[in-house]
This record gives sequence, C-alpha cells and structure tokens, in this order.
Amino acid sequence: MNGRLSGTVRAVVLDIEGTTSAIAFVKETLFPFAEGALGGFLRARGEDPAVAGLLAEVRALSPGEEPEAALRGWMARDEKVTPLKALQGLIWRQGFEAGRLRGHLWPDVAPCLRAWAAGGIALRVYSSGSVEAQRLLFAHSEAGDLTPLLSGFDDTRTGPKREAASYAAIAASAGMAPADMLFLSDVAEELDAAAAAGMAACQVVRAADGTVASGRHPACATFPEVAARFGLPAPDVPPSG
Ligand SMILES: CSCCC(=O)C(=O)COP(=O)(O)O
Ligand SMILES: [Mg+2]
Repeated sequence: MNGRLSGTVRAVVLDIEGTTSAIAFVKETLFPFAEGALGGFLRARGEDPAVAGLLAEVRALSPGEEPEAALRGWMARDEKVTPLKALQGLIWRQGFEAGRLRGHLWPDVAPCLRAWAAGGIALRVYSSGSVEAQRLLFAHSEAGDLTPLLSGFDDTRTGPKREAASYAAIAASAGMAPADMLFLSDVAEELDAAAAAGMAACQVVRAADGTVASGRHPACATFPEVAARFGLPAPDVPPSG
C-alpha cells in the first residue's frame, strides 16, 4: 500500500466529485443543467471574449467539428476536457447565483473543514471542475459559504489529475513540501499520482457513491475517519447523518 500513515499534515487537498460531494449530484444535477443550457448559452454569449476563447480551444482540440457537437460528445462521455469544464462553470454560475443550484456536500465535510482550518491546516481544492465551478460550489454550498476556509484552487489547467507533476505544481504553489500535504480523492489513479509526487494520499470510499477501495492507499469512509487516521483536528460536535 502506498502513502504515509503518519507525519504532520499541514495542508489537505480536496477532490470534489466522490470526495466532498456525491457523484449523483454532479452527474444527475450539475451535468444535466449544463447540457440543457448549453445551446442557449452559446447563442447568447458565444461572442463574449472569454467564451469565444474557450470555443477556439474546443476547435483546436476537435478540428472540423462544430464546437457545440464536440462539447456534447465530451459531455456524453464525461470527458474532463479543460474548455468543456470551463464552459460548464460559466453556465453553472447562472444557476448558483439564481438559487437554482446549491452545492452538495456530505454532512461530515463542512464540520471537518471548519475544524481543520481553525487548527491551522491549509485547505485547497483540486478538481476536474474548473476553478470557477469549484468556487461556486463552495460559495453556494448546502453548509453555507465555505470559501473563506479555502486558500487555493486548482483544476486541469494546473495539469491532469493522474500525473505526479500536477501535485508537485500544487505543492509549489502552496509553498510547501509535498510531504506536508494530504490528498483526498475517490479515484485510485489520482492518489497514485499524488503519492508519486510525495504527498500523503487517502482514498475516500463513500458507501452511497459505491466507491470500491483499491487497496493501494489508506481508505476512509468519512472525513472524521480521515482526521483520526492522519492526526487532524476533529470537529467539536460529531456530525450527524
Ligand atoms: C463544481 S465542481 C464540478 C465537478 C466536475 O465537473 C467534475 O468533473 C468532477 O471531477 P472531480 O475531479 O472533482 O472528481
Ligand atoms: Mg473525484
């Protein structure tokens, strides 16, 4: 089994889908919202410089195909293509700000994030969802605005989640050694990459998501279990639910 079980953790890097938040929320709420709004969004905003720049990235990645068709194909296959993820974030902004979307968090997550931040642990996010989407989810979460607890956000513009260099870049941007950082994710290949970069790595195995422990990393079902296993502060009141 890879990964350290002891040592001082100074920062926790959080995956979102399958870790802080239900896979079903991403696949059954967020993705259909973006898919349903895509056509109207491109007609209304396609010439805005930011959107036009992302559409140019789509054309470069899928030459000869209509950008909307390329985007729909990537959505159907859940491909984590950077300009798609950025466009989804822009579309979700409308939903989060209008109150039509609220960021799902498992009930054990917010109490632990508050306890860890209060205990001086730096909290960062690394998700395939764009930085904009990450900020929106935590700003409009079911547990309120948690963005003041978070000190860094990275997406696939930092690098692919299954490559060690991405985790080295995250550590450099945090100004820490990888060995001071703990990465939490449901996906074993992401944890392999983080461990290869020298981070501690823990698989979050949420029963409701049907995640299966890989056996390659320590596995925890909840954030309080992570806290106990890695010597992080525990919340004062054990979360219910
Ligand atoms: C609001 S974040 C949306 C999550 C998302 O789009 C996604 O692809 C999830 O990937 P993750 O790396 O968090 O598993
Ligand atoms: Mg995930």
